[in-house]
Amino acid sequence: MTESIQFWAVVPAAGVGKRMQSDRPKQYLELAGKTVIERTLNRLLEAGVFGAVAVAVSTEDPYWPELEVSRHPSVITAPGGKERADSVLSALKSLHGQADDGDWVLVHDAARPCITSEDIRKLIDTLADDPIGGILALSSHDTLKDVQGSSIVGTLDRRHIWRALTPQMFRYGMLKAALTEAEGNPAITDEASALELKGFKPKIVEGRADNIKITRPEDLALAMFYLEQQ
Ligand SMILES: Nc1ccn([C@@H]2O[C@H](COP(=O)(O)OP(=O)(O)OP(=O)(O)O)[C@@H](O)[C@H]2O)c(=O)n1
Ligand SMILES: C[C@](O)(CO)[C@H](O)COP(=O)(O)O
Repeated sequence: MTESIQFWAVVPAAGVGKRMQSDRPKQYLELAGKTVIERTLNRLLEAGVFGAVAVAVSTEDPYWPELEVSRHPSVITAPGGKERADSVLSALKSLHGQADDGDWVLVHDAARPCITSEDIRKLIDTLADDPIGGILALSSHDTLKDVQGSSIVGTLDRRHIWRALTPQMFRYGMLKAALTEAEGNPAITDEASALELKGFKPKIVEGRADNIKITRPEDLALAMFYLEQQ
C-alpha cells in the first residue's frame, strides 16, 4: 500500500425511515441516550483512520444542525438525494479537492450504529492492496427459499448467497465514476452493485452479525442489546 493513500468515510443519512414508522427519521431516534446517527458517527470517528467523515442529510432536516457532532471538525455535511445512491454520490462530491482518485472511501449507513472498530480494521486490512475493493457481508445460517407468490419454487444454494452489510470500501475515483454512470438506476442499492454493473467483482469480507441495519421498530431493542454486549 502506498503511504500517501488516505481513507475517507461517507455516511448516507438522508432517508426518511418509512419502514420504521416513527415520528422522525430513524437516524434521529434515541438509542441508549444518544441518537442513532451520533452512535454511528462516534464509532467511525473513534476508529481514528478517516481524513474526514462526509455525511449526506436531507436539506430539510431540522434534527442534524441540533447535534453537536454536525460541527465536529472532521465532519462534512452534504445535501442528501432522492435515493441512497444519490446521497452517497453527493457526499463523495463534497470530498472533491481533498480526496484523490486512488484514496479509499468506506461508505457506511447511518442506520448501522453497532459497527465496531474491529470490523472497520478487518475490512481495511483485508482489502488495502486490492485493486477494486469490497464489502462486509454475512453468510446465511438459514436454508434460503425461492418464492413466487406464497409458494416455494426452489431452494437456493446458500454457499453462493451473502447478505451485504456496510462499510463498503472502494477507491474514490472508481466509486464516483460508477455511481455517476448508474444515476437513476433503481437496482443500485449499495456501492458494490454500481461496481458490479461496470463488470468488476468486489470482494466480500465476513463481518459481525451484530452490525445490523435499524430498519423496523423491533431493531432498536436489538441494537440496544448489541451495544450493551460490545
Ligand atoms: N435518499 C436516501 C435514502 C436512504 N439514505 C440512507 O441510506 C441508509 C440505508 O437506507 P435504509 O435503511 O433503506 O433507510 P431509509 O431509506 O431511511 O428507510 P426506508 O427504506 O424504510 O424508508 C440509511 O442510513 C438512510 O438514511 C440516504 O442517505 N438517502
Ligand atoms: C447498503 C445496504 O445497507 C446493504 O445491506 C442496503 O442495501 C441499503 O438498504 P436498503 O434497505 O436496500 O435500502
